[in-house]
Amino acid sequence: MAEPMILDGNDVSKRIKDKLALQVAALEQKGVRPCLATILVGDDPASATYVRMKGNACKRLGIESKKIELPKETTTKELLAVIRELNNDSSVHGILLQHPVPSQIDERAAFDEIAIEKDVDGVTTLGFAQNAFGFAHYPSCTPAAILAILDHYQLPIEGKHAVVVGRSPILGKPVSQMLLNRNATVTICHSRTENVSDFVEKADIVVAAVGKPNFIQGEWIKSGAVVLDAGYNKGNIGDCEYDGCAQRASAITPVPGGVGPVTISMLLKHTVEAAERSV
Ligand SMILES: Nc1nc(=O)c2c([nH]1)NC[C@@H]1CN(c3ccc(C(=O)N[C@@H](CCC(=O)O)C(=O)O)cc3)C=[N+]21
Repeated sequence: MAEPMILDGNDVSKRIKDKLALQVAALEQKGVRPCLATILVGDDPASATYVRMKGNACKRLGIESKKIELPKETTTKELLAVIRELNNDSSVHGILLQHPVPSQIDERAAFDEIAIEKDVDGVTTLGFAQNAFGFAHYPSCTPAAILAILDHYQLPIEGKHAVVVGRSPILGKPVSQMLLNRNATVTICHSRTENVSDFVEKADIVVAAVGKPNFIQGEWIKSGAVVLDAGYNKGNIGDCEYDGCAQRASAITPVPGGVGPVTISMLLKHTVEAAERSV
């Protein structure tokens, strides 16, 4: 097999941000500065790093970032109160609650407290349902990034067999729905699936959203398949065994430099769009 096309997330991300800079400038003319509130509960260092990256990306584009850090003992009730306050703050256009939250918190209740017009991360039940129907303003960011990469490289989706490995509420499930809405035939594999490789072997498009380093083996990949690795394991290791998968794939996202940077750009894009809708 020839060398695969490397799907360059840094490049896709840069193009998205270049467009956004113009939108931010236009908003400034109207006296509006987009603002994203990020909420980090607890002191998980990896989560803190991601939230910091999101804040920095905002600043570079002229988007305000309002950082809220809460102690790891925070109760659901306290977190809901913080979210409600942000919902009522007209200077805030988007709210991101970093997942995962400590186990004593009802994460679903917290996500669902976010006002739909500020749910730029696509985590609410309503946002999820809108995404399933195909008319969400703000689909969740990693799924949106995966679709943006496929579209940027004009990789066909319609009629293709997409196998999504993982079914989490902000990644595997919503990306499955988005691929289905684009007329892919979608198979979802998960932790209880017997013989995951039997399914991956049939895939034209593989989306890895498992959270296990190097889980998807090169031998599982059908020759010419497109591989999107949304894994973000410790040490910047993806869910796909890269070298093996790259030998068979026609196109593949690296980790780092693939889905991750585009995820952040999607968050910025949704925040700018939320600010635009607020005027
Ligand atoms: N409510 C919520 N929404 C999220 O979107 C969300 C979340 N919670 N929790 C955690 C995951 C993870 N995530 C990443 C975003 C960017 C990179 C990223 O840009 N990674 C760089 C490398 C990062 C580095 O250099 O350390 C890359 O892949 O090139 C990775 C992971 C968003 N998440």
